[in-house]
Amino acid sequence: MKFEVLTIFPEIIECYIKHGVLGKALNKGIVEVKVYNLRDFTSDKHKKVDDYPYGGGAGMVMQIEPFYNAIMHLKADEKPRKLVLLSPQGRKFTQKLAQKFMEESKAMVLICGRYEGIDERVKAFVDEEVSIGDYVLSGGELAALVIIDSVVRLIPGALGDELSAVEDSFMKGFLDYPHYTRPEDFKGMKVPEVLLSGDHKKIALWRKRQALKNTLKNRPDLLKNLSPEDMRILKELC
Ligand SMILES: N#Cc1c(-c2ccc3ccn(Cc4ccccn4)c3c2)n[nH]c1N
Repeated sequence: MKFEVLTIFPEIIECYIKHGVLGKALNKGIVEVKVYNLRDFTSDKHKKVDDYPYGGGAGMVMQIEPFYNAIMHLKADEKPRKLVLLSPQGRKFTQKLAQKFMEESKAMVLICGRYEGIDERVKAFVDEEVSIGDYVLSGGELAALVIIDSVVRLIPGALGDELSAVEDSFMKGFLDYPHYTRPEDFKGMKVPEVLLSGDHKKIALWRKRQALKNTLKNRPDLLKNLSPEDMRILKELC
């Protein structure tokens, strides 16, 4: 899968993608990430990318021309790609949308603005407008990295098998269970006995109860379409 990122801060993307799961996926050739500096698609000597908003108001707005020139440059190879604009006004990004992107797109262009946003006319050239959450960031780059990271984790072969279950439980509609590792006793804080028991059935049930308990406490909105068994466990918790 190929990601092309348009930004005025390429170093934000370039620094992050070298590490962790993404770094490994890049080295395996499962993923390719190309970053384009929007300033390279300007036509003035100062490489200007923003201007004052029509109608007045605080802050600056990013001009359409660099985005247009960059998008036309990418489209010149006539290969299919999904163009995604990161924006506070976008549709909510979820694990389900990450799965959809992974399944449907061989290449994605992630368009990152800054300042108070970008000229509305850029949206005529994109396929999706996406937001990663109900809070205001300073630009689209962190959101682009969230999307790249979550989509790459879903690509077969990108993760070791032991990690893929994490996304699976989330997809089933509840949060993850608690994790513990050595030492067994840290300043009197002990690992739950059941995890030391070796009884895999008991451990699985404990983990499911804990996952449902955490979900009930922090994200009750996720508790939909539970299996009858999960519903039974949940009722015990209430
Ligand atoms: N995805 C996502 C985002 C963003 C986001 C994305 C792109 C830009 C380009 C500029 N800004 C700053 C800004 C500040 C104030 C009002 C408008 N825009 C962005 C913010 N904020 N929160 C999210 N979940």
